[in-house]
Amino acid sequence: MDNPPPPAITYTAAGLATVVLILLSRRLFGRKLKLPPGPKPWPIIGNFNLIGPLPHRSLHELAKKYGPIMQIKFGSIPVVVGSSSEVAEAILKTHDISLADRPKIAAGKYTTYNYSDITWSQYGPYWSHLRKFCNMEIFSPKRLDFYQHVRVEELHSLLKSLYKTSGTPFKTREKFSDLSLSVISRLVLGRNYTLESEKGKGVYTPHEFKKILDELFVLNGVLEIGDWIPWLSYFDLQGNIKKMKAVAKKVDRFIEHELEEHDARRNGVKNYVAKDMMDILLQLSDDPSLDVEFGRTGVKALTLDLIAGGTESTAVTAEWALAELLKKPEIFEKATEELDRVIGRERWVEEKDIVDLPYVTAIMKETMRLHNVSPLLVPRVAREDVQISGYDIPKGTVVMVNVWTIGRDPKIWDNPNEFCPERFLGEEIEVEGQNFKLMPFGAGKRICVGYPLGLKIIQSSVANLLHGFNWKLPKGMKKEDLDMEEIFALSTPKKNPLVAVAEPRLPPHLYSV
Ligand code: HEM
Repeated sequence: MDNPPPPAITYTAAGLATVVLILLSRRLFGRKLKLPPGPKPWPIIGNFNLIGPLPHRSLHELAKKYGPIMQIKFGSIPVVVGSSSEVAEAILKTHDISLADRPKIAAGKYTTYNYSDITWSQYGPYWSHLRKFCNMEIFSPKRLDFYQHVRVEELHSLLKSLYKTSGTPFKTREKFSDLSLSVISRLVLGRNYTLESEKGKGVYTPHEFKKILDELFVLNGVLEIGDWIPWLSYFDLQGNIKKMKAVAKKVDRFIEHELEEHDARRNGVKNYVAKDMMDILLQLSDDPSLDVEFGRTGVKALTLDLIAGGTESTAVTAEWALAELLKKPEIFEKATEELDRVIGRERWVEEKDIVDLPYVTAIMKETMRLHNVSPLLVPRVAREDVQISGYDIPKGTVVMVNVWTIGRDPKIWDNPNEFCPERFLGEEIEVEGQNFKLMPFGAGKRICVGYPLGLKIIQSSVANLLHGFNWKLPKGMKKEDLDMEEIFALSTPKKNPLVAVAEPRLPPHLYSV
């Protein structure tokens, strides 16, 4: 057998490459790079040994040692993590455009049509066109007003179905995600995908469809080794790529079926008037005057973004809010006192009432402070060299903001680990990305595109859940037994789903609306 070539050759080549890189970067910056502090990386794995199943918590611990801007390595890729509101502002505002790309991770490739959606596409004309379209056609104030009746109808149908559970324990998130999925599927596809009566019209039952979405969310949040140690991606050691391809196939079957139905409806009809967002997207993809090619793949990817982005985040936030309140029943009392005083017991809360409910609004903010659905936001990539707090961040570096740490920063929040809505009363801290202490939707160019809708659903649903029901834990369970552990996925839900009991507190005729 031939002897393998002496490793020295490889080392020499690698050494040479490193020297060239260092020289090049010195030339670019005209001096030696000053990288943010951080733990010494191991060969191949970098600092993966320091990252547990809840990466935001591991990075939180590391930030205590290395400070509000640190650099670690995920495999061979440098990752800069900002963990203070000042560094977050530098990343998401001062250097927003320079840091607006996304990493090309496997989930984006396999589950979102090769990075054709908004979330994983690179900053540039295609992405900006999709966002502009969403802002003008889907989430504009006019469009949101136009579709208010859909949100109201679906919320009332949730309240009605909770009334039927009266006194029986149920898994809250399942019910809440029905609300967001029904609103989103009616807006995007023109049909309520959660109704059993719709069975047979789509390719999956509502139950199957929700299972597919759950899988998609988990796979979009996993720490896939091949993303960070690229030569390992071929081996698919965790089996994630196989699962991503399988779920993508199922999703495509679903969207393709919807597209065919929409095509059939439009075909041959002169001056067809769009009935839902998929219709609007199809019209856009036919438009020859667009300078960006959108195509059928773009329609599919954006449809998926809207369904996936809109479903879990609102349901997860509502579940966390209830879990926190079940631990602190005195907050329920204050909230219902406000609701009875402002709304009374003879009607439901309407979207326009939210401005008059400061305490309920404070509950929302406090929930989002402690339970951000994306504790590290969505990672960004430097499109050019930048400097933050005197440290160099070379082009190609992955950049993350740990909003989980910022939400618990004792320099910003008194008793940061305590759930205390009162801290927001009389304070002008909004959640729409202007304040770098509280960023449940992110901030800057990449801020959540669906936040105007997400905020409306979450505010009116939580307000009405508190207005319409007394919430209790199942018989025999004490508030001390309620765990607050999370899992890391695309959203960050409770590890053990919250099971609760809802007892109606308004006159019975209201639940039959
Ligand atoms: C409570 C509700 C919601 C929360 C808390 C939430 C949170 C977030 C966060 C934290 C990001 C990452 C922002 C960043 O990287 O800086 C994001 C991005 C995104 N969200 Fe949401 N979201 C919600 C609702 C929605 C809804 C209703 C939709 C669509 C129907 C949506 C679609 C998206 C999309 C497409 C992106 C990617 C934006 C981009 O990369 O340009 N989200 N969301």
